[in-house]
Amino acid sequence: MTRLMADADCLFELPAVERALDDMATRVSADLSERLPVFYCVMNGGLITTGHLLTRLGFPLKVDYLHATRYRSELRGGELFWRVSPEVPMSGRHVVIVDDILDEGTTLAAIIDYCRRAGAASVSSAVLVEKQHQRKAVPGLRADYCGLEVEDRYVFGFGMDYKGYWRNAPGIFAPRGL
Ligand SMILES: O=P(O)(O)OC[C@H]1O[C@H](OP(=O)(O)OP(=O)(O)O)[C@H](O)[C@@H]1O
Ligand SMILES: Nc1nc2[nH]cnc2c(=O)[nH]1
Repeated sequence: MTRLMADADCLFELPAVERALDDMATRVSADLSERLPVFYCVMNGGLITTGHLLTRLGFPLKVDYLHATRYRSELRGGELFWRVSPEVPMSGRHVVIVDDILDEGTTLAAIIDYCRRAGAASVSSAVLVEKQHQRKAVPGLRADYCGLEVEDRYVFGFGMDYKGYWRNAPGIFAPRGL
């Protein structure tokens, strides 16, 4: 794993990630600062993006988390498995789902569906990274607030893992050759 990191391609260094988060925060604030929104972090990957995004927001909000996973340390996604459902009620609230990456979008689409069924007044999504390809679960699916676009490679860092490791990597990386 040490070698993997040393050999990895850096797609975005930390300053670029910070700028993307600043920009996301500006857009989220413009839309939601008067709405007492509730932010739901999608664990595990969304942890770091949620922390960095929320500390840039200067208005009252609530935070909760949910845990839905379909990769589980694998490089290919499987069936979505809900490990933890959210606790803070969504009914009548302006909900923002925060995650690290929108790849095929199966995870985000299922979570948005869950929030709508739970009676959220509005549901929006914020992801640090969107992967560019034509395999979206729902054609044309995009996050409402996206920080960076990445090419169609398996990426890690800033919350995203490589086989369970390197969520702590300070930037966005791709293993060489993958
Ligand atoms: O757009 P998709 O193809 O559905 O993939 C995106 C999801 O995959 C990752 O989660 P993962 O299932 O790996 O769980 P984790 O957050 O615990 O790493 C990531 O954090 C997103 O939630
Ligand atoms: N770490 C990581 N998780 C993902 N989940 C969906 N796509 C990816 C990816 O490229 N990297």
